[in-house]
Amino acid sequence: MAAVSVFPSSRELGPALARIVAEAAAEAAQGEGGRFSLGLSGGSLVELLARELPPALSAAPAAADPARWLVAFCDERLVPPEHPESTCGAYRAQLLPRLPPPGPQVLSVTPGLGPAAAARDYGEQLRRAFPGQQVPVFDLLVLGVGPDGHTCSLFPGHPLLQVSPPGNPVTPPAE
Ligand SMILES: O=C(O)[C@H](O)[C@@H](O)[C@H](O)[C@H](O)COP(=O)(O)O
Repeated sequence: MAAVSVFPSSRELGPALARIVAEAAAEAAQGEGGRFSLGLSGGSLVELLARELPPALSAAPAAADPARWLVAFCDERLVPPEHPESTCGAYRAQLLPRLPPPGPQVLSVTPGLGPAAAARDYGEQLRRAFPGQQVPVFDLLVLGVGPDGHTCSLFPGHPLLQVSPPGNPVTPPAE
């Protein structure tokens, strides 16, 4: 059953969320391969994790070591990493330097490609990172939600929601 926790503000949410990430990392490290795959949203989450995750990791078991992490971004834009809208760039500037070296493996959009080539390239990176999985299954996704319910840059009612990868047509639910 899903558990829902509500916090009065990001001040209370931050440490609890960072603990959840550290615990999930330690647990995943016990599994096959010992890797922890983590998908992150941008927005206000970047600053929150940059503040709260390093201390939570200091208090966590050694298994939570970020050197065993694979980090990817759930709402990336097709912009260079130095662009203010780049989720990867924001994490590279704010969180990654605060993690113990060498830090996680990071999956990111290859700068300089057009949309179709960037999508193909990123799909290839995912296939290499998750061999044998048709749809990559991350150990943990930490997603922000906008006021209109959008997440992962998927906006309610937007035509892009009807687009699916080749071989996976969008079909209405059975019921
Ligand atoms: O492209 C997106 O879908 C957004 O970046 C999304 O991932 C973000 O998490 C929410 O918009 C909440 O943003 P805030 O945390 O800044 O409120």
